[in-house]
Formats: sequence, C-alpha cells, structure tokens
Amino acid sequence: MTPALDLPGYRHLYSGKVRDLYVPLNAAGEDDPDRLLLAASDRISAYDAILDPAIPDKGEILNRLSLWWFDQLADLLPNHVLTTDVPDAVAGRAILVRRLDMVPVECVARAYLTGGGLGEYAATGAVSGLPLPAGLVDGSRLPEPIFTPSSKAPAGEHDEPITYADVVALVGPGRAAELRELTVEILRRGNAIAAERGILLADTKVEFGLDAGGALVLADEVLTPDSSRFWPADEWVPGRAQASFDKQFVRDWLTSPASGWSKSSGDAPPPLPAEVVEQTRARYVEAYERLTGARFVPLASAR
Ligand SMILES: C[C@H](c1ccccc1)n1cc(-c2ncnc(N)c2C#N)cn1
Repeated sequence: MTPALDLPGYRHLYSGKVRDLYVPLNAAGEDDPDRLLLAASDRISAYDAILDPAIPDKGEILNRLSLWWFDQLADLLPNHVLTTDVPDAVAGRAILVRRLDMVPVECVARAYLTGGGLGEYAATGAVSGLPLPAGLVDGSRLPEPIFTPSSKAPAGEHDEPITYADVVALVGPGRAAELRELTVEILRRGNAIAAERGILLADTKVEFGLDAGGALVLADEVLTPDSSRFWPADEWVPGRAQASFDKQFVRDWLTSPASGWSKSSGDAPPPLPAEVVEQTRARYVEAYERLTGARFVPLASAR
C-alpha cells in the first residue's frame, strides 16, 4: 500500500484501506486538540485487498460527493466539516473536520438484503436480531430500511454485527434510538435522491460523534461508494448477486481468466489493466455527476 503522504504541519495518525487521518500541528509542533484532517486517497479496495494501481481522482470524486451529501442532510443534523481549505498536496480530496468524541458503533442501515446481512438472514431469519419476512433473496428490497449496527473492530479485523440491545448497552436507550432513527433516515433520504438518478443504495455505514456540548454530529464520509453499496437501478434483479455500480469492471476482470487470479488462492490480486482503471474512474465520475447534477472537473485542472 502506498504510504500516507507526509504533510508538513500535520501528523499522520492513522490509515484505513482508502483514507488517511492527520492532526494539524500548532506552532510548537503539538497536536491541535479540536481539528483533524480526513484525506480520501485514490486507493481502491476489493476482495479485502487494496488493489494496484490507484484510480486517478477517486479520492477527489468521493470527497466531493460526501460533501454534497453533507449539504443535502444539513437540515437533519449538524456535521463535522469545517473547511476544504487544506494543503495543496491533498487539495480537493481532504477536509478539515471538528474533532469529536466518536460513538463506538458502526451505524449501518440496509434498504436491500445482501452480503453479511443476507448470510445472517439465511441462518436465522433475522439481521442484527431483527426478524425479517420469509422468502427474501439476495437483493430483495426490505419493507423499510433497517438499522443493523456493528461493533468497531480493531484495525484489520472485520466489524461484528451487534444487536440493538448491544447498542443500548453501549450508549444508553435515548442515544441508541437517536442513532437508529438518524441512520435509517440518512439511507432513506439517500435512496429518495439516488433512485431518481438510476442508482440504488443497498446499504450504508455512517459514523457519528459527540461535540463538546454532547450533541450528535454526523462524521466520517457519507453515502459514498466506499461507505455504501451502489447498484445500477436498471440492472437490479432480486435473486442473484447485483452488479456494483462502481466496482463491477474490477470484479469482472479479476474473476476472469484474463487476470490469471483466483479469489480462493489467497494471493494478492494482480495489477489492474489501464482500461479497467479508466472504466472504473469513469463510473465514479458518472455516480458523482448523476447524483449531484454537476460536472466533475478535477481541481488540479481547474486551477
Ligand atoms: C474511521 C475514521 C477514519 C477516517 C479516515 C481514516 C481512518 C479512519 N475516523 C474518524 C475519526 C474522527 N475522530 C474524531 N473526530 C472526527 N470528526 C472523526 C471523523 N470523521 C476517527 N477515525
């Protein structure tokens, strides 16, 4: 994995698969207690691996999409965004945010049944302890979006599904109800907009934090293809694996004989051909332009 950039005036705190977290330093070289810098990289992850090469402009496209969603949701709850005035090295793909006391729950909502939720349903008839109607299949639209929280696993490990009762035990009944209501409403609103533009948001993960006054604030990224499953609406057919809006070219090539790779091999996926990289970049641009109604012009080229 390409190491996170060295940003003068910032200390690198942590890197996830596709994003990097920094803290601004004051004149004395000490950590700013109130702000963080969240940088979205061009890295792409699939099959639990970070693929090579990176997808040009992916970080900027998804950062700008997340900022657009924060605006669409601003009447629902406050968010952590302070400014997009960031160092040139990460311009367009990073934001300075308010440092929050992060809620220790991965807040997931599902509007369609797939992935880990489908596995839980097949085994128990329920997801996160929530019984669902019989007869649902891969890609079934749920009667209403459901809250299916997970634990915050240590770096490199998978989040584990937890029940609503577990959330209550972690944050108390009032806060748990607030998290459930807001997470479901964010996905509901996301789908109300996305469905009109030919994209289905099957599920999403959002993160919340508390500000100094104890108010709940929407943090992290919101409703991006990295935090949510994006499906092309015109290809939705319940009963089979759905096409991914953004990662299908990657999946098709990696699982084709052309790649010479097998998911079950345990080997790292081979580098993506230039054509797959460009097709994938184009899908991120298309998702951004369909949802926001704006053209994507890379900041670098706009300068
Ligand atoms: C999971 C996520 C992350 C992002 C980027 C790279 C790796 C992890 N993260 C977000 C915070 C965080 N902490 C305090 N205040 C905040 N406003 C935020 C946010 N967002 C800590 N981790």
